[in-house]
Amino acid sequence: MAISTVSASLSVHRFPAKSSAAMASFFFHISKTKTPLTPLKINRRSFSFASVTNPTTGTPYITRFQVRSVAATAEAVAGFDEMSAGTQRKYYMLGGKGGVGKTSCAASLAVKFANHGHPTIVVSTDPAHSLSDSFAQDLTGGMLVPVDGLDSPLFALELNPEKAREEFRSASQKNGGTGVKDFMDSMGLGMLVDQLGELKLGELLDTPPPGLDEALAISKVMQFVEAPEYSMFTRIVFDTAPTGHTLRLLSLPDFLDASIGKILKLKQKLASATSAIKSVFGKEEKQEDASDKLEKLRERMKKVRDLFRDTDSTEFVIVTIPTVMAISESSRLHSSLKKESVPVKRLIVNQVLPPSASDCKFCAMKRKDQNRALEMIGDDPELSGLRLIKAPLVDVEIRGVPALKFMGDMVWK
Ligand SMILES: Nc1ncnc2c1ncn2[C@@H]1O[C@H](COP(=O)(O)OP(=O)(O)OP(=O)(O)O)[C@@H](O)[C@H]1O
Repeated sequence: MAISTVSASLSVHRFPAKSSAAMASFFFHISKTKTPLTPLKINRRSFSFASVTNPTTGTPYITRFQVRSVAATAEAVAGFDEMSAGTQRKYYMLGGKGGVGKTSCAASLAVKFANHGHPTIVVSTDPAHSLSDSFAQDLTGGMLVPVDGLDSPLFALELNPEKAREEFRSASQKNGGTGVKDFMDSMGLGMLVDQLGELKLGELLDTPPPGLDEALAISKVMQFVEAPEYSMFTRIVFDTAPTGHTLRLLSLPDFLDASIGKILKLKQKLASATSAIKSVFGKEEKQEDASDKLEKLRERMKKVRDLFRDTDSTEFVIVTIPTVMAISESSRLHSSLKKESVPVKRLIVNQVLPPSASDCKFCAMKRKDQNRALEMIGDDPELSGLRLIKAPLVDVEIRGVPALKFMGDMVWK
């Protein structure tokens, strides 16, 4: 897709106050500008936001996106209206145990944002991707794909974590991995080799720590959404990897930051050691390029860490199911997220049995179990303070935009 002549402008329309809440509507216009923007490749199809048609169905997108903003009291802050209010960009990360419904919740939230006028991107950084299945559309190309069947722009992306890891490997190996080690060995700089040992870099490269893939994937997303061409996207929803990965991801940026910092320091020492060394660095330009790459990687990691902790723009939503095991894990997850200063406000308990007048024996047992797990939430110091969202177990597979819209209307109120 090429976005070559488009920019976004914003105008605000105030509505009379309704009861206690002041209502405002923001109309988001996509208008032509004389300033050309870099063409973007989005799923190899040509797309202009000025013409605003869905490239797959040929149906026009609405060109005025309405975003409802509610000036709410503190207790009302946690509903969907609050999530949808304003045109400042917000990031939502949905995480929890494997198979609890993270992808369905993330995809349904993205659909709801888009239907409320937010140009939205939904990204999967879960190595076990199911976003394509959820949207019933192939999203595996590593590029943004317009989601079919919506009147507002919603783009989806499944990132290939393997690819991101390979990029890291090649950048690191050039900069501080075997390349530097061999070089230092050959120069007899034993004391620096000792220092290298401390970095455990070989270990890092051979068996990348869990969370690295996802941190790299998220940093990749950050890289492109920060480009001016993407400034129109006001909501970015992440379908994250299961709990363990997320937690490791949070401590990873600090670890990488320290390791990469040490590598770069070592390189500086080496570069200035002797003129002989400098002459060996004959390919100085190439070395510097590689150092730049590693330095950029470090900056990207810092951005991921900062993004996760930014209370103004980011919220981590915990998704769970009503079983004792899942609730216990969610409690531990929230405790860890708190320690890492990651903002959490909501807990989705998915797949709750809907009310029924005539339970079979199996359903009655199941309901009893679920009620016990749900009661745990109220007594849990980690979870009781969160806004509890119960999402019913439905009898159809949640697949495709109409099903996701249906789910979104049940979950995100
Ligand atoms: N409320 C629900 N009612 C019925 N089925 C549901 C519900 N929520 C999710 N599902 C189904 O459960 C399955 C797993 O959901 P989903 O892929 O969203 O979970 P996940 O947590 O992202 O899994 P993974 O960790 O494997 O990526 C899917 O088949 C989905 O359609």
